[in-house]
Amino acid sequence: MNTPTSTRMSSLPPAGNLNFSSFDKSPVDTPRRKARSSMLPSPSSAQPKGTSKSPSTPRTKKILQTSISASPNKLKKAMTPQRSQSKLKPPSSSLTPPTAPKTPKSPLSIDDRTVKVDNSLARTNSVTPAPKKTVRTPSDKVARKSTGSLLASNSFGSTGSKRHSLLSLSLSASSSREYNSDNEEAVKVCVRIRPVFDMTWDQRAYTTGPSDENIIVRTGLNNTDTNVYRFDNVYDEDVTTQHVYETSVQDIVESVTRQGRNGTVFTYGQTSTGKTYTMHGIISAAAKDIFNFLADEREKADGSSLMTCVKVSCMELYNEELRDLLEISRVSSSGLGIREDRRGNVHIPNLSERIVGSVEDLLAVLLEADTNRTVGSTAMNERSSRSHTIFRITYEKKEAKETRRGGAMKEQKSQSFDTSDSGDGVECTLSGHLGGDENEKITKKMVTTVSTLNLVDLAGSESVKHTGATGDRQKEGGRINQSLLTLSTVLVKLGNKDPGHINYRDSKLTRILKPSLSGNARMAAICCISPLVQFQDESKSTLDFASRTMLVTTNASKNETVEYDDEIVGQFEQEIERLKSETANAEKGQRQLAVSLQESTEQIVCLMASIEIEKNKVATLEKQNYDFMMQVEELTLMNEELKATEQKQSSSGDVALLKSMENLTLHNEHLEKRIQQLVEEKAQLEFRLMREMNKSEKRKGAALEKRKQFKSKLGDMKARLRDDITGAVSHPALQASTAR
Ligand SMILES: Nc1ncnc2c1ncn2[C@@H]1O[C@H](COP(=O)(O)OP(=O)(O)OP(=O)(O)O)[C@@H](O)[C@H]1O
Repeated sequence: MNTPTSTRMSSLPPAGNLNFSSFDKSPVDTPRRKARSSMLPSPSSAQPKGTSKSPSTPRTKKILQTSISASPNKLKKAMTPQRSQSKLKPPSSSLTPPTAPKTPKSPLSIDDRTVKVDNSLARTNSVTPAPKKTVRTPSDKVARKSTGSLLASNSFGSTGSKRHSLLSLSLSASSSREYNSDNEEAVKVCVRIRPVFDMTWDQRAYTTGPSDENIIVRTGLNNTDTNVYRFDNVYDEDVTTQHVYETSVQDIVESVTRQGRNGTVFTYGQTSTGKTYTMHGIISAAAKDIFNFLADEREKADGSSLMTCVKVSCMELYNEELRDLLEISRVSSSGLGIREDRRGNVHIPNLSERIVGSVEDLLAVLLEADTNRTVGSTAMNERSSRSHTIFRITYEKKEAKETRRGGAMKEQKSQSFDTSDSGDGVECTLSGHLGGDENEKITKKMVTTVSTLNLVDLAGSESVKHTGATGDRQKEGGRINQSLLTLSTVLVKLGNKDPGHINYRDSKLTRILKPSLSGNARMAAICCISPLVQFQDESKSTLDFASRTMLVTTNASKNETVEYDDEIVGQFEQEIERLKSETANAEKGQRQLAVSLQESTEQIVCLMASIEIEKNKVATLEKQNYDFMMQVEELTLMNEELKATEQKQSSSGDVALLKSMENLTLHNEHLEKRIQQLVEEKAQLEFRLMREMNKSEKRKGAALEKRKQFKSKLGDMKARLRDDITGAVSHPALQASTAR
């Protein structure tokens, strides 16, 4: 067995000194809230009683741009309220609403804060409050199922309109899954932004609005770009847990108690973003609702035919080891086992269950479990949960019913039923008279409903960069991240149209949550983020997880079993029930057809109206065209008139001037002609010159040739002459004469 290295509630004050004030309906008095309080209506005046909207969900945002250098200790200070270290406060003695928690200490004095706030208010952006959320129609559902995709735009203004978002969403809705049955619905996903208590940490990357479903993420250089994510609900820093409960969880709790369907709510997010804080508030609010409902049911049943029982269990998954937080001493070396039956139900053998009879009982069990939970200190959170915790509330109801036949059917309270497995908190009383005539057939049956509400506080995803974790704590962080990754992978698959095989066995977390994830539970995911810029990456990862979860649908059925006194009658009853439900389905189909007929009629009417509008537009255009043509005609006439006037004017102009101009033009033409002639003459002359030059060149060449020939002849003659002289000189006769 892994020995937890973490401390167990070491920082908690003794249980007796604790109270549940942290689950207060009143908003937490954060410095930001204080800063705004001067310009906001007081919670009581702002919110009419009975509405579900938070009394204080101001849409006014303050954006300060401060340069911050992060250090783990500073981060911890920023994220931790300066008050009691306890996450969990014990139940108050009565059921009166808890009181507001104390304002966390701020390092600034009130005056300092006021000055800071005044500065920031100068830059406050006011955003128009969102229209109140309306009931979601099936088409809305389909559209919203596509919102896993990110909407990007460049400015706050352009993303500000809900209409714009809806349009973009419906355009990308093609990947969404259709709802196949009545109970099929998407997992409800909301995002809660935790408050920051240190005013020096005020560089925020997120704003909400303008509608309750939008969260605007600023990114890019100087945070100029904005991405809009859209969820079922987005809760700003000053929204109370009670409001989160009422708007995102309450209806799931109601279907656990009223309809016998299972419910699962989980908190997800980076470490220290308020998951445990939120989950404790939700458990407290759910407990109140469950016991209020019980009280009403008992009153209605008049103490006669109803047996109810509320049981709780709590387990934690630490380092892939499952532990019973209500029987911590009984844990075996390998932790609790997980068994799955043939119908896919998951059982945890030996997990202890406590029957609780009141809100106080339930909260005392929660406190006990929280005391036993594995926590450890990190740079981000002094009491960081190192495990995933599943707090399970099981609601059991046995109701004896009678069906009378002999005319109209009606149900009455029973005379008796088995009380053998009743325990604390179970009520069982005999009803009075069973009236009716002798022909009446009475069928007695026992309807048992067992539904569970799983409240899952997941351990926080963490980055070592921020937590500064080392050694065992770092290993714990690694395992936490690993199991969260498996959960995310399963959710991605579940969100696919054709999910194929899903391996829930990859982690114990997904094995335990399998019945809920695979469909038999209404589900809500509360994803917690920090608004601070330095946790932008972690928050983005949480928002991406939330977007993926939006695509998952579940189909929670009623967990009801019916036992009849008489087996044969029971079989008939079941057959009647089956036929009734078939008839109801057929009727429903008819109703849906009628609705779609009505819708298409309305669409035709709309189309005809738009055709009429288009016709009017065409008529207007035709009229404009006619007017235009008339104007053109008028202008043409005016133009012709103008030309005629000009002609008249030119005919009565200066004749002499025209004459001289004419002369000048003639003279000019004459000159041009002369220039032309001269150019031509020049060209002829040049040509002749060239010809003459060629001729003289030729003559020169011939003369030179002749001269050469003469020279050569002369040379020959000279040579011959010399030979002749030489011959004559050497002639014997001359020689003889000379000698003489
Ligand atoms: N909305 C809130 N209002 C007031 N205080 C809050 C709020 N959210 C969180 N806190 C405080 O911030 C601290 C951290 O919150 P919490 O322990 O719930 O975070 P966590 O997400 O469960 O963290 P981890 O994953 O580490 O367990 C607690 O002291 C808690 O009281």
